[in-house]
Amino acid sequence: MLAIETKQLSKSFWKNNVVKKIDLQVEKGEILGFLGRNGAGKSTFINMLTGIIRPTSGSYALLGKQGPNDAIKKEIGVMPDYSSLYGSMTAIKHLSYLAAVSQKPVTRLRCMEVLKLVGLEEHANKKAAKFSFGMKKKLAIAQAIIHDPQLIFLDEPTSGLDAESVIHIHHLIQHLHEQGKTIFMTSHNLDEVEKICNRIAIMKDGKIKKSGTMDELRAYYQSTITVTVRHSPIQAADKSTIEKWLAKTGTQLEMEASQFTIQVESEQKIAEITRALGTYKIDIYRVDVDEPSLEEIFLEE
Ligand SMILES: Nc1ncnc2c1ncn2[C@@H]1O[C@H](COP(=O)(O)OP(=O)(O)OP(=O)(O)O)[C@@H](O)[C@H]1O
Repeated sequence: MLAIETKQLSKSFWKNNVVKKIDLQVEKGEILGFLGRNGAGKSTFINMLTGIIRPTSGSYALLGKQGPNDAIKKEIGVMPDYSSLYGSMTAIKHLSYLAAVSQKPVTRLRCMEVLKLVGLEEHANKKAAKFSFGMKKKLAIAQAIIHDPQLIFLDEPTSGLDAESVIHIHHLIQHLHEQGKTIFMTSHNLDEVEKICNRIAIMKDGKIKKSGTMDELRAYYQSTITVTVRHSPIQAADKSTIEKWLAKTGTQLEMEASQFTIQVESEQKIAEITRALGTYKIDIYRVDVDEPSLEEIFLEE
């Protein structure tokens, strides 16, 4: 089942076409990383899905229901802008208030459970005005998940957090994923997206330039994998045959006495190489793989 499906979804502000006929599908249970440079149109796209602004044209469905639709609101969690928190309200009050607005009232126990999930359990009764930036951010994440929604939109969930909090939030996202929730998250941290997202969509100038898994993106951008293999000595009689075979299997081959480096186009080739060395009774001590990062792929766009 699709958690999100947009068809030709578009938004213009006056004559400025900010989101241009986007067709995007997100499967239920996926963590989608939504990337794009500043001004690419990400927030505008998300704001249409979360019902904050109306599309100029096109359509979208969330969890199988056409939007905008009040009935799906309770199944959707949106991380509010941290600046929209009420200074005089405690953390726990924020959560019970927001859950009531989402038409899914929650118990105090549930509020405490969620505050624990985001690492704020010790600050449940503290007013938001006394919160640091990172604490506000965590409270905003708590607000997105308090009513146990199926589809969760997280806008830059970890930006500005300290390293320990980032790890904590990554675990939380993984935990939500294991519960079968769909997560649509934006981030400017490409390492983070590469690490925790199942699929990635790259937006540029109001269009989705490419979407897919990391492997699909690598294949699309025809990026190669650099492999370094450390091995036992090669028999002098086999050396030339092996070298010729490797040169056909990949590119940029550099051979030394006990290791070689080669560029290959897929993981399958790595398996072929290790199998082939085995037939010559060569032991493999170590295989180091250097794949292009999402950052390198992103910068190609
Ligand atoms: N309400 C609005 N009225 C007019 N123009 C707008 C409005 N909202 C967004 N825009 C314009 O749409 C473009 C895309 O903005 P948007 O905030 O969607 O980008 P973004 O990808 O989320 O950027 P960032 O990563 O900086 O948050 C920008 O040029 C912005 O000025």
